[in-house]
Amino acid sequence: MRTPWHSLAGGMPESRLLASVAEFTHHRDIDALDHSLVLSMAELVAVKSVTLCKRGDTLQHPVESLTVCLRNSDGHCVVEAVEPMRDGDPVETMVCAMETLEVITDVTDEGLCRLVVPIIREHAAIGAVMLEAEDTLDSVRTMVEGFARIYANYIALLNESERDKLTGLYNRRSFEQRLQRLLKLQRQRARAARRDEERRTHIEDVAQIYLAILDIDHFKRINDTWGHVYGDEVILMLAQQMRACFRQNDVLFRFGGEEFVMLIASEDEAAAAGALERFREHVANWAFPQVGHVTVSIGYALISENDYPEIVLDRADKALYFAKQNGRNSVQGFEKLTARGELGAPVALGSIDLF
Ligand SMILES: Nc1nc2c(ncn2[C@@H]2O[C@H](COP(=O)(O)OP(=O)(O)OP(=O)(O)O)[C@@H](O)[C@H]2O)c(=O)[nH]1
Repeated sequence: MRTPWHSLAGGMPESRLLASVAEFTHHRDIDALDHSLVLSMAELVAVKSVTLCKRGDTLQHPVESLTVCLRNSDGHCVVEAVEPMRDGDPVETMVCAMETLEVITDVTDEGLCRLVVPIIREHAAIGAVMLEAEDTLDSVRTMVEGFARIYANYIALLNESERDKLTGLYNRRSFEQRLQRLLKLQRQRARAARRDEERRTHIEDVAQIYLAILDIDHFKRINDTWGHVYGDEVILMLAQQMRACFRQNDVLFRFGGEEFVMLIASEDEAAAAGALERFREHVANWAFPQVGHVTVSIGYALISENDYPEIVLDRADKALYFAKQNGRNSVQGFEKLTARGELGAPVALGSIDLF
């Protein structure tokens, strides 16, 4: 174990600080980056703990995740991902720093000195980092603020590599990771709902996730008639409409060409189908510049945490294919089609190759 810098006399060697920055920005995966950030800071400063809080997406869920690095009595640092709790002083203080965009310094009920720095990106907080120590943390405030800025820039770069260049939606490469994050969030919310009877009634806490594939109808005709530039314009405007029509919690991807994938959290199938149907109708009524009216076909299927994503993609694709074969401009659900006997026998695992 390295001796924390904060306990050393005479200041921090620059080489050590640079080594820490190089270490945590070496990661290409956001969870590994979070882990490395709290560990690097705990190794640099004589703290009891370092906590990284990531902002949630709604008022009911102000915190998406908490990564904590605790120093044991033997001086070793241990990192763990903690379930984000709604209540509790440390979480409230971090939420306060995220809301006010101000650094907070105070003393906890246990007499520990606390420093909370918001992590800011484009004038909004994407998270906060909190240090707790026996001694004052005033001398490391500038360094922690610097770490928060580097972290924010680095997260922006990682996020950019997950985006489709034309539409700004997530790209196919990021699908698996985004899906796992959404399923993890669902699990946390379900656990929180079970713990708190009152929250159990909240729609988002008991949501299921549906995977939908959307494909523009007769897109080749659009390209052939108006040219690729107008084709691209239709793709771009459709993506903008998707952003405007679906909830902020829903995750939208452009998988390539004129194919989009959506992860929709809804309380039941009727609600998911309703949201998709409203979007289909919205597109059908929308006049695209020059090109005029365009329609879309959508296939969807339920996805739960034990499902293989490729299998569910294939189910949604089968429902989409059914829509294409039956007049286009419609929304079809795999489970409903299967129950009605409209599709063939279920696909065995390993018999398909989507990637
Ligand atoms: N403008 C533009 N066209 C694309 C892009 N990617 C794929 N395409 C075109 O999209 C068309 C897709 O055509 P098809 O797969 O035959 O499907 P479709 O004409 O939409 O017909 P259906 O899906 O059966 O309704 C092809 O002509 C591709 O060249 C892109 O990024 N931009």
